[in-house]
Amino acid sequence: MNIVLIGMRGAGKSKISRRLSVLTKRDVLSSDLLIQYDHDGKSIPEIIEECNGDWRQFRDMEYATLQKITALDGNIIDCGGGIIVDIDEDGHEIFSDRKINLLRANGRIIWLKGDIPRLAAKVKGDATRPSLSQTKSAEDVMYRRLPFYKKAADIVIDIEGKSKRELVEEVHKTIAKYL
Ligand SMILES: Nc1ncnc2c1ncn2[C@@H]1O[C@H](COP(=O)(O)OP(=O)(O)OP(=O)(O)O)[C@@H](O)[C@H]1O
Ligand SMILES: O=C(O)C1=C[C@@H](O)[C@@H](O)[C@H](O)C1
Ligand SMILES: [Mg+2]
Repeated sequence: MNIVLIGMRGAGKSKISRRLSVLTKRDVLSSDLLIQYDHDGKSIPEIIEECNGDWRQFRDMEYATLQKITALDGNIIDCGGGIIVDIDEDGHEIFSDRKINLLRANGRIIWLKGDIPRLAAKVKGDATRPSLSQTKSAEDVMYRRLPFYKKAADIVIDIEGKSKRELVEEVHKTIAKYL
């Protein structure tokens, strides 16, 4: 069984995964990092630039990466913020059945749920997180994604008002029965 962390940008998936790894003695597989590994260490913004800003290509890379990640068992999977989406013919984000089905097959999906205005403000202007839309604000993108996280999640953990230590303890307690 894998433990899968999903959530909006800046929710703390990568940070919490690393701390959980120490507590559970499990390894972390990060979809973002493995995509960078497959692209000779380029940053995510550089990879997006190479795709001429076409997020569909990035979503396909996530799918291909998850196929490899989910072939393994017993790990913590740190997902990119957009793992729950694919892009339709009109360029709109839609729920990604293919990626979530892969994650569900041998994993428990935990959604680190945060306050959208707070997270949008936090990630605004962070150059390591490329803009998702020319027309929509980060906040609008997050609101549109909200039902997708809800649909994907087996377990929801509210991150607001909790220190990193408290949050890690809560997630650790929650996943204990799957370890
Ligand atoms: N509970 C928390 N309280 C305070 N700061 C936090 C908490 N969780 C994470 N952070 C901080 O928020 C920042 C973003 O966290 P992190 O990079 O882990 O987000 P992420 O969910 O992996 O985002 P992305 O989807 O962009 O990969 C980090 O600087 C981290 O230290
Ligand atoms: O929210 C998103 O769509 C993204 C989040 C990051 O983790 C990266 O996967 C990338 O910047 C896309
Ligand atoms: Mg991350």
